[in-house]
Amino acid sequence: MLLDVRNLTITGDSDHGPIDVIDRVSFSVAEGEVHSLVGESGSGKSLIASAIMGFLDPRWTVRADRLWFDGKDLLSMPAAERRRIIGVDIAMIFQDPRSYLDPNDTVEAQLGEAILDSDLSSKHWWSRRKERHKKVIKLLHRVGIKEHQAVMESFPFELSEGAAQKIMIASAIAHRPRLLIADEPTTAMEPSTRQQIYRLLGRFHASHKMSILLMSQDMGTIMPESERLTLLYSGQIMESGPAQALLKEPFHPYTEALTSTSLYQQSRCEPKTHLPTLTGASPPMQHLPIGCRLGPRCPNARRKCVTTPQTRKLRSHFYACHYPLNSAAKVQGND
Ligand SMILES: Nc1ncnc2c1ncn2[C@@H]1O[C@H](COP(=O)(O)OP(=O)(O)OP(=O)(O)O)[C@@H](O)[C@H]1O
Repeated sequence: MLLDVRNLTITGDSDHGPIDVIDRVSFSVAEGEVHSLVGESGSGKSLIASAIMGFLDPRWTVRADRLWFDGKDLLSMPAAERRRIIGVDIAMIFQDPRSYLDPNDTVEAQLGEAILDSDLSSKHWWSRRKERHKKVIKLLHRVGIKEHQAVMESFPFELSEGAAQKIMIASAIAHRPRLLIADEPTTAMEPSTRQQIYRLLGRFHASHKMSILLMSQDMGTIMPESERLTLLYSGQIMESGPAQALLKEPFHPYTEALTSTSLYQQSRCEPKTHLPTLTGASPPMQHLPIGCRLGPRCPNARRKCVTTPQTRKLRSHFYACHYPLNSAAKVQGND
């Protein structure tokens, strides 16, 4: 496994004492795989991404049985080695690219910085400068920007949101990372821009075998290349498995609700079909329910749901529910 996360727990402070906002989350990303982590706003996707990247500020406590990248433990390795892995092998793109690009530097300066010295073959500084300039142009072409001159001279605030996201992707792929973490990279984008960005990521995934961990708020905005899906609710994993199987036959009521309400599914339904939706909103960190955190919103919840369900495995499909939907899972779930 390229990324192996086992029982990741992220604890924050509240007026009522410490709270495990992320509660024993496990998932993995294989080499060359696209894995989508789907959960409503506030489910903890950004906290998980930041914990992997080592970006969380010290008021959060991160514990895990495993937080491994390529067999190496990110939590216990020396800071310098972690920085090297984050700088070279793992890259991240964010929801609002303009706020992560440096407002005071041109695109050329920022992309030039993203190119590693070790990727330049020229010896002298003047020829290295030329080589870097050529590499920036090549990077822009690779992310589909043909008008390279105008864009290179631009500052981030002069770019459209789609163009800014392409620059962020160009910067992330400059040193060919093995894993790209994409935290809701197309939220708030027009559907046509979203498709362009996903096509771009899909191309890099296919041509460089780059693994992608994509964070998304709903099933309607996951990459079509997603091989595995993990459903996260209020810091707990509800279900995880091969995308096709999980979409066809979800075991968890949360997956069913998110799947049915996605635009993709709706477009395939007969008019006036009943869609299972979840009423209410996910709870704030200070008011997390005990047991299965979905309980208060779950259409299938019963008394037993105040205890946390064990994670069960059926083939390569994992789910945490006392009352799963699928008949094979039901047999297993009867504890
Ligand atoms: N800086 C912070 N201070 C206090 N609480 C925070 C902070 N960042 C996150 N949280 C809390 O942690 C929980 C998870 O938040 P997180 O931002 O990781 O969710 P998310 O799934 O990424 O949401 P979104 O899709 O809206 O970005 C939420 O309850 C949120 O209120």
